[in-house]
Amino acid sequence: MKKVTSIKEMQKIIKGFQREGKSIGLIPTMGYLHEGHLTLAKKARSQNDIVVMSVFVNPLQFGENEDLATYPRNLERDMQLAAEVKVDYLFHPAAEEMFPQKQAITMHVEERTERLCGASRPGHFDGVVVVVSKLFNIIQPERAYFGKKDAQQLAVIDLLVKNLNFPIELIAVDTVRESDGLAKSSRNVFLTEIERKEAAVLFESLQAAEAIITEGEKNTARIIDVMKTMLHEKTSGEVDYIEVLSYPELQPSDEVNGVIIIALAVKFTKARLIDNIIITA
Ligand SMILES: Nc1ncnc2c1ncn2[C@@H]1O[C@H](COP(=O)(O)OP(=O)(O)OP(=O)(O)O)[C@@H](O)[C@H]1O
Ligand SMILES: CC(C)(CO)[C@@H](O)C(=O)[O-]
Ligand code: BAL
Repeated sequence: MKKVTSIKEMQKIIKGFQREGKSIGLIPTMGYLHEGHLTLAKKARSQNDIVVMSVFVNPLQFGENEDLATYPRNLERDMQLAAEVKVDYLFHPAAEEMFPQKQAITMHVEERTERLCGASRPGHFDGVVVVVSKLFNIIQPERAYFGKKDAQQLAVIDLLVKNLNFPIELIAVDTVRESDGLAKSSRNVFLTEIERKEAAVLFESLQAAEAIITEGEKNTARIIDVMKTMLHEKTSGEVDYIEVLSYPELQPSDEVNGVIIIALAVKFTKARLIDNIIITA
């Protein structure tokens, strides 16, 4: 596996593969790799001639009081793990390489961002679509791989691809979980021992919501109440949001019907965790 830090060099390499008619798969990440990222990479490996993984902690998608400075990083370990799943290129530009001057062009996503992380992290998805557009332009992949753990991100990038006509197939990959159900996330490393044990209730509350919907509950407020009670009883974390919305449109409704997302965000001492399930009600 080769590490590339220069955009120009990456573009030259990509051009060469395009001339040879090779298909390219891209896995955009912020690094500190875990089994979730590696599952995306394995899927990409099985579907493409060339696999590129980007590791870039994008400053544009962090709010002023968020964890940009402390976001976990370990490039040596990332390179080892990416090589093990046969990634061909690890694209790791410095922030100054991606954004050499103040970004003169901004993007704003009008739909699918009013709720969930779009509401609690204002400007987050505007920053995500800028960096993802840059990565799509540099790597020009045939396929790009994203995790369903970040389901709102997936819905927004789906809009990006359709609205800006990127000739890219989005591949959505199921959330990879720890044995107690906690979604794997780079930020899990910030949980205290007690918080880590409590954090299993995030997925348990999603499963409880699914169970009562399967038994016939349709009322959105009652579903949210059940989850809220469980989370209050079983964790010291502060609930940021619990929402039940249509997917991928992310619209609220008093009664659940059709394809829905049940999503939550919980703030622990040093980590804000998100999780969701997408089901048909
Ligand atoms: N548990 C997981 N299962 C499947 N995909 C995942 C999982 N965790 C992250 N991904 C996906 O990996 C890609 C890169 O995500 P990112 O580097 O932000 O990792 P992360 O673990 O989500 O970190 P964070 O702590 O920021 O939530 C995204 O498409 C994301 O949805
Ligand atoms: C897609 C992404 C790499 C853009 O910075 C990031 O939001 C992430 O890791 O999910
Ligand atoms: N995977 C989400 C990236 C972020 O939290 O900024």
